[in-house]
Amino acid sequence: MQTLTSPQPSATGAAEPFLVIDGVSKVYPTPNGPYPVLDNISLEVAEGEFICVIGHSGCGKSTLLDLVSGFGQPTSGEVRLESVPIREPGPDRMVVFQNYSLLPWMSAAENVALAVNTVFPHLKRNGDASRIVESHLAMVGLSEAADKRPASLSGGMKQRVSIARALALQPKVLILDEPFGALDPITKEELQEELLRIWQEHRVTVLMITHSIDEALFLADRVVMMTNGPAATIGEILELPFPRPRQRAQLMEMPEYYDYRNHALDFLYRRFAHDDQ
Ligand SMILES: Nc1ncnc2c1ncn2[C@@H]1O[C@H](COP(=O)(O)OP(=O)(O)OP(=O)(O)O)[C@@H](O)[C@H]1O
Repeated sequence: MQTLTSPQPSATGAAEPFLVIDGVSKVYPTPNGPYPVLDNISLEVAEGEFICVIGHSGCGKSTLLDLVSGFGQPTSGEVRLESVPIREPGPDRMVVFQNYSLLPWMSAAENVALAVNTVFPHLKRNGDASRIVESHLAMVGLSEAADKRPASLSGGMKQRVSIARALALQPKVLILDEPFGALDPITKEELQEELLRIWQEHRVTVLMITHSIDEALFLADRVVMMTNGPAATIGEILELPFPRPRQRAQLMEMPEYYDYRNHALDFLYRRFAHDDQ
């Protein structure tokens, strides 16, 4: 895939891709001894790419993306963004969780403003922060609901606020941990379409966990399919050839769509079926 900026030279002088997950393993200490979750995972992601990560519950998807967000550190290996090793969380890698994580006593606009003012304190003085908040709420279609608190917003609206808040910080990487998992099917499809539109406009690099093969096939450039844990790794990567911009109805009419869908189903439910399936 074409990168949007020139790759930075790595320590060895070779061109380094935008985001590099370089041989990472993760072992959690537990009362029963060390628990190896991830085993020697490597992945290179181009700037502006949309990656979906799929795998059975508990295989280590969140653990893997925690290593990119910086919430977790690998036991061995390294994750690098633009050649810089990730050692801690930062506003260049924003995470949107399934549970929205909004402060309930603040309005939608205040939730976004808090993040903007914390990360860009200098913007508050000249009024630019308010403009950023307004434009990002407008981007997700929530201008009218800016003054509402989370309790008066639907699940889909709350997730829109979370996405607006994340993108208002102009991250290089947007990390989505099953963002639409709690939404009804119609709202889910609406938000998938909005996410694609926003991604296409912002060209932010997206790493998204999903349990839905159809969601992954609709959104992603590549689908990373993980094996079961313990010591999970990347079993296979599907490179999707579907043209963009994508229309769901058109996609559903493509015979290749079902080839990829069946391939992913076979991976998850036959080759790497859970013991209880
Ligand atoms: N801090 C921790 N200490 C010990 N074990 C952990 C810790 N965090 C996660 N685990 C274990 O690591 C494994 C992977 O967890 P993780 O949340 O990364 O999986 P997942 O694929 O994202 O799961 P799901 O799809 O259910 O969200 C699980 O067995 C989990 O119980």
